[in-house]
Amino acid sequence: MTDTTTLPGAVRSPAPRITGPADLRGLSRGALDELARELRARLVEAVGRTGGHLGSNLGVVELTVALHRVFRSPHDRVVFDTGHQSYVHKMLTGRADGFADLRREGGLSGYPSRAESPHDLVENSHASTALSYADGLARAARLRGEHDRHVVAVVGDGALTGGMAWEALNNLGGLDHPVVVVLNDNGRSYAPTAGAVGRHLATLRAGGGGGVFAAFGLAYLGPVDGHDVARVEEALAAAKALGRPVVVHCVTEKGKGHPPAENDPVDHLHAVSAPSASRGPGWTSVFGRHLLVLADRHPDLVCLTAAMPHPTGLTAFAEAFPDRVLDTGIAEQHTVTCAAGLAMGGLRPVVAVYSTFLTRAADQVLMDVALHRLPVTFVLDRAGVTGEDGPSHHGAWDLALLRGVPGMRVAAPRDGARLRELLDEAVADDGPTAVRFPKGVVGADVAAVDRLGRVDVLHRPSRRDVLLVTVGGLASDGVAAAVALAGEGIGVTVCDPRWVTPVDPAVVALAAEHRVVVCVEDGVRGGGVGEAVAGALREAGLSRRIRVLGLPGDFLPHGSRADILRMHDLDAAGIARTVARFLPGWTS
Ligand SMILES: Cc1ncc(C[n+]2csc(CCOP(=O)(O)OP(=O)(O)O)c2C)c(N)n1
Ligand SMILES: CC(=O)[C@@H](O)[C@H](O)COP(=O)(O)O
Ligand SMILES: [Mg+2]
Repeated sequence: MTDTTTLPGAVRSPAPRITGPADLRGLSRGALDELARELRARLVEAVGRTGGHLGSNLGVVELTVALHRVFRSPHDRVVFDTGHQSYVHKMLTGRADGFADLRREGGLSGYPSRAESPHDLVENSHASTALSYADGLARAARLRGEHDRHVVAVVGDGALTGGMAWEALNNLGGLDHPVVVVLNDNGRSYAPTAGAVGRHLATLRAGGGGGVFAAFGLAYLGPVDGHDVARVEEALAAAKALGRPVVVHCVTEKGKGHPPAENDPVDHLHAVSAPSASRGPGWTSVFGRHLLVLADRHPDLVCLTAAMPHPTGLTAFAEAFPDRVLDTGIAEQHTVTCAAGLAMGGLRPVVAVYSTFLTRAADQVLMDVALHRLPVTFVLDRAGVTGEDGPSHHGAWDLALLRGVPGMRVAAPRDGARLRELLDEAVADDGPTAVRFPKGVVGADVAAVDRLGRVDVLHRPSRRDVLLVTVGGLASDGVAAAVALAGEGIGVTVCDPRWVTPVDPAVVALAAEHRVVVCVEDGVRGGGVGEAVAGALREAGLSRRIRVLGLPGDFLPHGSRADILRMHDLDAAGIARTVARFLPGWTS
């Protein structure tokens, strides 16, 4: 074993070939320091090209090296909470070469992936789950007589603000199975970690003993300098020997070793975009700007976020109205029911959340907001295919989830003008509403040629062969498809319901004028808008063939949003192909 470190495919100084954790165990202190430098250089270089989670991974370099020197993955189970900080783990488990294609179609996932490695267990990128997995894994090892198998959960301070983490701690306390909780405490989610958890950890960092963890019956080791491999190794080895649940409190810095990240005031470069990412006004910025208009119009309007004020567009609102915004931590269930309380108290809450994270608060939406018919507006960013973040980040289920919520009205704006218009209508509504829009740049406004009730007609040829119902931002592709089909003699009327569920009677009236109906939505086909339209036609006694174009009821891998939409015929060409094939007796 040479006494220097080379990651496979390295373009920098030589280093040992790290093909797996075993290669770490013979390294000297000097070689470990060089390896840490090499890992950081690779993170900055690779993530700078592909985009991804930079700050979080820079903060766990030494912690991950130490972890893989003390524990024997994959025999010992290592779970990363949220998983966005698993790049170093991937580099140390033989995948350093793959970072050229990180988060690209067919390339490395930005989260653990069971298909990539036996070292990877949890693929879900939703926070605060690791301790629950660890509880289950430890009990399974015990029941299976696997007494030499250790379970390690790497949990961020932000993830510890999620309710699930405390449900798990309630079960881990008093357990006599070997569970090592590596608390990666960098004091931040995106922003500094909100609430009592953040404050409590600050006292522990100052040397305040085991605190709540000890009170719950877990052993506590720390605080430990999370950037000192030797110190972390020492603590992990002691924790491993304890044989019962123990928290190793590692104090780290998000973005460590890369000044642009260390000094970034917003979120220490938590996630960075690829240089190739499209530029231009995004949906989020249109929302964030219009929120200021709404704030003046509705003095009772307040905003809530689950630890994501900046990514969800609340920054300007929070600066202008600091006492009208609440960052609950990564606690969507609490966020939603707190919003219900705010509404019961006479205010008008706007809950700004990524579509994919709303599923965590499904019961709260249904039984705390809708049951009481409260005026809460859910603004669902990253709805539909998100792209590079992969299967647990696509906002594919919000339309299907909300369609079944009694009294919930769901809007899907097709462009910036409609986003502003629909936000106005949603916030003015005295019942629960949701406004959903995708990730990325918002396209040019798509003008209507007519409006029937609340439904916009975007294209209306003389022939009435097909009614094409487009949901949200897919409208422009729908119009492009209709124009292309006109050239083949097919008359396609395009309508944008704006309020997509419940189904507007004007959609049924339009369907009655056409031979067939096609519905296009950036969400799962089953149970979404298309199904709602089919049900509305049936209830109206209108027998029309209907084809629903949407996402398959499956977990979609990572890739670019445009590529994934194209793959599922949700671009103009795919829509045109689908419509032409669906028209009875038509052979193009
Ligand atoms: C349920 C849920 N809500 C929100 C997010 C978005 N999110 C991803 S990472 C993150 C911050 C995590 O902070 P922490 O656990 O401290 O990890 P760090 O990035 O600091 O290492 C958030 C809010 C998520 N992944 N899951
Ligand atoms: C891990 C996590 O959930 C977030 O960091 C998410 O990856 C950010 O997504 P955007 O980059 O679309 O804001
Ligand atoms: Mg953190």
